[in-house]
Amino acid sequence: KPKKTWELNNFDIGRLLGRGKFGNVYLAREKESQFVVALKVLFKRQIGESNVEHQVRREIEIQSHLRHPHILRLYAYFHDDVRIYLILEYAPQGTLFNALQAQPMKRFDERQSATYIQALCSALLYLHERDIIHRDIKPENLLLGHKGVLKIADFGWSVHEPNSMRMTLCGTVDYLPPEMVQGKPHTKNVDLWSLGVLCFELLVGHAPFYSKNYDETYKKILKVDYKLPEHISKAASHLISKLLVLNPQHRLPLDQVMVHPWILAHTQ
Ligand SMILES: Cc1cc(Nc2nc(/C=C/c3ccccc3)nc3cc(N4CCN(C)CC4)ccc23)n[nH]1
Repeated sequence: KPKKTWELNNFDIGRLLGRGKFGNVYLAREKESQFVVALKVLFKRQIGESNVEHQVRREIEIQSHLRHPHILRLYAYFHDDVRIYLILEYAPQGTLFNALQAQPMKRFDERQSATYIQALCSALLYLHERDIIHRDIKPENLLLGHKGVLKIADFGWSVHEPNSMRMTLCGTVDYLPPEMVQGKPHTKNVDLWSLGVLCFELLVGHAPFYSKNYDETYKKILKVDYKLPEHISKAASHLISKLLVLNPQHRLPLDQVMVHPWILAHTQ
């Protein structure tokens, strides 16, 4: 059957959820069905000025065909003269970035961290099977759905959390792998590095190469210079050490991350 075309007045618009680089994300409800969604509004002018039309088109094309429990759904999109509207799955528990900040010790325990890493790993396997890489996995781009289920929510353009202190002009550099810091072409193994950075940050509460400025951070990334606090288990530090590896080819492949003793020990 022909795809229904949508328009803005099919929706009641709710509160602002967050501010994006190319526009904002609002809570919204489809009037007939009362179905709650997130409506991402992108301004054509800004997209044109930043010369990313092709990227936006490609990301929408990819995202609309993905079906995975840990990847946020893009249900449909429409546009008017001025804006492009993305009708996205609504994740009711907010960003992993905010959930991390809300933790008493600003970090998660090993069970919760392993649960998030396992979910992310299965989403990345699904994406890599489809030759989709560099999903820019960092806490700001991960959402928590119903029952706190993790969802990769980014479409490749950076978003400015209302309160994330570590924004640079293109997003935090904490998650960049050495090959990208050196401007080399990146393969899907960049996601293995970012998975290691995220695993560290969930368990410790800050990124492994975090420094007062980019140059310091770049230096630490290129030297893989990080220290694990005492409270981290041996199994967790083993997994992190197998992902934060300079040579992209030597990073632990996703199917082996899935069955790593730390993951198996902390997920049912
Ligand atoms: C696309 C999408 C978002 C989304 N849900 C939410 N997004 C954002 C923040 C979103 C955002 C967007 C652009 C830039 C920065 C942040 N914040 C949210 C905050 C939420 N709450 C309710 C739960 N509280 C614990 C924390 C605040 C709930 C859903 C949120 N579902 N689908």
